[in-house]
Amino acid sequence: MTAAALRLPSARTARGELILPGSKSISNRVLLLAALAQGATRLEGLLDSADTRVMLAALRQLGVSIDSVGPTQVEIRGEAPFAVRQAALFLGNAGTAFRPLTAVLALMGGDYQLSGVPRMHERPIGDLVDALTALGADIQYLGEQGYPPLAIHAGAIKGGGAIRVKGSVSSQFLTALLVAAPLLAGVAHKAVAIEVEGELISKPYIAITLNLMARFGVAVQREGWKRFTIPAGAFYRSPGTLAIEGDASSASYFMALGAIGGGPVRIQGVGSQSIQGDMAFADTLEEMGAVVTCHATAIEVSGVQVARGERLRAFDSDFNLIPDAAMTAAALALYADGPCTLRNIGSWRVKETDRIHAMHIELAKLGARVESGPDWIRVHPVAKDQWRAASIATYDDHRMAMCFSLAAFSPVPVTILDPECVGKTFPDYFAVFRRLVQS
Ligand SMILES: O=C(O)C1=C[C@@H](OP(=O)(O)O)[C@@H](O)[C@H](O)C1
Ligand SMILES: C=C(OP(=O)(O)O)C(=O)O
Repeated sequence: MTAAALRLPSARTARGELILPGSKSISNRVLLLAALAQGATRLEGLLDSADTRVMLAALRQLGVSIDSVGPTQVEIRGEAPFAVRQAALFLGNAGTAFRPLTAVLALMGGDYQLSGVPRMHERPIGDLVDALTALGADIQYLGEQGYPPLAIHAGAIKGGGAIRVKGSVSSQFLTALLVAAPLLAGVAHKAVAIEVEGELISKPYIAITLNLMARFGVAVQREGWKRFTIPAGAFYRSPGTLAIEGDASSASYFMALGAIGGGPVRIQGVGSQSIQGDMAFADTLEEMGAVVTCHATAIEVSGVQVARGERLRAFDSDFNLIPDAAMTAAALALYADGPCTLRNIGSWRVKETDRIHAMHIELAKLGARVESGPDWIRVHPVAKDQWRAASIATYDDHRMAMCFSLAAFSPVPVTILDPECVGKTFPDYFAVFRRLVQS
C-alpha cells in the first residue's frame, strides 16, 4: 500500500496518555498579535503545522523579525506597520492566516497579493472585503468576485462611524476586523466600534480573539455579540512570554477514542482553564454516556467498548458553537444507539471541503444510512452485520482523515486515503493515534 493510503489498525480498546500539539486558533492569532506588538514576545508551545507555517512565512516576508528557538518556540520582535510594503503572500488553506492578514494589510497602506490553494479560492471572503471597502480600503478580487485571491492597495482609510460586518458565513471576518482595529484606534486616537449585522456563527472563536487581544494590552468592550468597541489610542504591547495551550479540536479525536475504546485516555494540554470553545465537546460526550474528568490542563475520558457491542447514546443537538469538534460527533454516531442529528452547521459547506457532503458520502460508504440538508446532517448508526469495508476519501480535509480514524473500531477493514492531509493542523496525528489503540 502506498503512503497515499493508510490501512487503519483493527482496534478494540484505547487507553494511554498523549500531549496535544498547540492550538491552531491561538497560534495563528498570537503570531500576528506579536508581530504587531511593541516589544519582543516569546511564544511557547506553538503549533508546527501547515497552517502556522504559512503564517510564519508570510510574517517573515513582511519583514517581521522572528527567531526560531525550536520547532514550537519563537521570539518575535513586533513592528506596525510592517517594514515590507509590497509582497505576494501564499497562505495555503489557512483561514486563520488569510482572513486576519487581509484586514491588517488593508489598513497598513502597501501593495499586497494574497493567494492560497485552489480550495482557499472557493472559500468566501466577500463579507470581510465589503466591511474593509466601506472603511476606504482598496481591495480587488483577482479571480471570482467575493473570493480570494486578492490584491490589496493603499486605500484612503476613513475614521468615524461603526464598521459593520456580517457574521453568518464565518466568525473569522469579525476576528480579522477586531485584530486589525487597533491599527485605526492607535492612529486616529478615536475609539473604533464594530457592529455585527445579523447572525454571528462560531461565537466561542470571538471569545478567543478578545482574550488574546487583552493579553496583548487591548481590552475590547463587548455588548452581547452585536457591538465591540476598541478604545481610542489602543495599541498592542508584548506580554513577554506567552504559553500556547493544546488544540481543543485535536483533543476531540482522543476524547472520542476514550469514549468508544473503554479508556481511560488522558489528554495533556487542555483542561478547565482552556479558552477554546471546542472544550464543550466534552458535554456532547457526557450526553453520549462517556465519563469525562477535567483537570486544570488535562482531560481524561473513559467510555463504552463498542468492539464488544456496547453503544453510545444518540443525540440531536445544535453544533453552531463547535463546528470543528462537531465532525468528531458525526463520526461517533456510527456507534450510537439511534440516529444522531447535528443541526445549525451550515458553515461546514465552506470549510476545507463541503463537509456536509463529504461526511454524508463517506459515512454511507461504511454502511450508515445518512440524511442531510443545507445546514444539518443525520447519521443512523451501523448495525453489527451492516458494516462495509471501505476506502475513505479525505477531500484534502485534515478533519475528515482524523475523525474517520475512529472507524478503526468497526469490525471491517477501513483505509484512509491521502492521510497526510492531517498536516494542516496535526502532522503526527496517526503516529499518536496508533500508540493509543490496542487490537
Ligand atoms: O477563528 C478561528 O480560529 C476559527 C473559526 C472557525 O471558523 P468559522 O468562524 O468560519 O466557523 C473554525 O471552524 C476554524 O477552524 C477556526
Ligand atoms: C475550518 C478550519 O480551518 P480554517 O482555520 O482554515 O478555517 C478547520 O480547521 O476545521
